[in-house]
Amino acid sequence: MAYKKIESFDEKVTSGLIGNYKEAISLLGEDPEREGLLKTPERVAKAMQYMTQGYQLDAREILRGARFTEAYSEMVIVKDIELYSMCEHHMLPFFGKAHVAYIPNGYITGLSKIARVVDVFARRLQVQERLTHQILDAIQETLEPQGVAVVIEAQHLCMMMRGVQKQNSVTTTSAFSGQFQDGTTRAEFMKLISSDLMSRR
Ligand SMILES: Nc1nc2c(ncn2[C@@H]2O[C@H](COP(=O)(O)OP(=O)(O)OP(=O)(O)O)[C@@H](O)[C@H]2O)c(=O)[nH]1
Ligand SMILES: [Zn+2]
Repeated sequence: MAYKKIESFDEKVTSGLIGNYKEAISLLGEDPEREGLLKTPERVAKAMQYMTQGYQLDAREILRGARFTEAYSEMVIVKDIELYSMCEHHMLPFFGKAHVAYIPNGYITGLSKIARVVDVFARRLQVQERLTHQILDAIQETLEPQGVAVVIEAQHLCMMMRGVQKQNSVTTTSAFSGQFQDGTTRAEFMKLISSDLMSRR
C-alpha cells in the first residue's frame, strides 16, 4: 500500500515522546545509550506519530473532495483493503482486511478515497468495532447513498503475542446501513466479498 509519507513531525510531540521512550527502554532493563538503541526512541516516536496520523485527517473532507454526480445505482464494492491499526487496550497492532460497499444515490466517489477513509480511522488507537462503524458513518453522511456495508476481518497481536496467545483466531466485525439491512442485498454483498471473481494473491 502506498502510504503518505510524513515529511515533518511535530517537534514538541517528537521530543516529548523521545524522552518517554528512552525512559521506557531503561525501565524495561535495557541501556538506551548502547549503540543499537541510541536512535530508537526517535524512530519509535516517529513511527507512533505515523501510525496515529488519522487524528489529523478528516475522512468526510476526503470524501467530499471527490464526490461526483453519477446515475450509477448498483452496488460498488472495494474489497480486500489491507488495514493496520492499533488496539487501544495494549497499543499493539491489529491487521487484516476491510471490505466496503455502497449503493450510490446520485453520487459516487473516487475508489481510492474509500481506502483512504479506512486508513484515516485505522491510524488511531482503536477497537475493531468502532473502526467498522466510523468508516460506515463517514461514507453514509457524505455520499448519502442508498446504503453502506463494512466488513473487517482482523487478527490482534495482543491476542497472539501475549494474553490468550491464540495464533489463528480472526475477528470479523460488520456494519450495515440502508439497503444493506435488507437480507437479500446483504447476502449479495457477502457472496461477492467471499467470491474469487478476481484471483487473489
Ligand atoms: N472488543 C474488542 N476487544 C478488543 C479489541 N482489541 C483488543 N481487545 C480486547 O480488550 C480486552 C481488554 O481486556 P482486559 O482484561 O482489560 O485486558 P487484559 O488483562 O490485558 O486482557 P487479556 O488480553 O485477556 O490478557 C481483551 O480482551 C482484548 O482481547 C477490539 O478491537 N475490540
Ligand atoms: Zn489489545
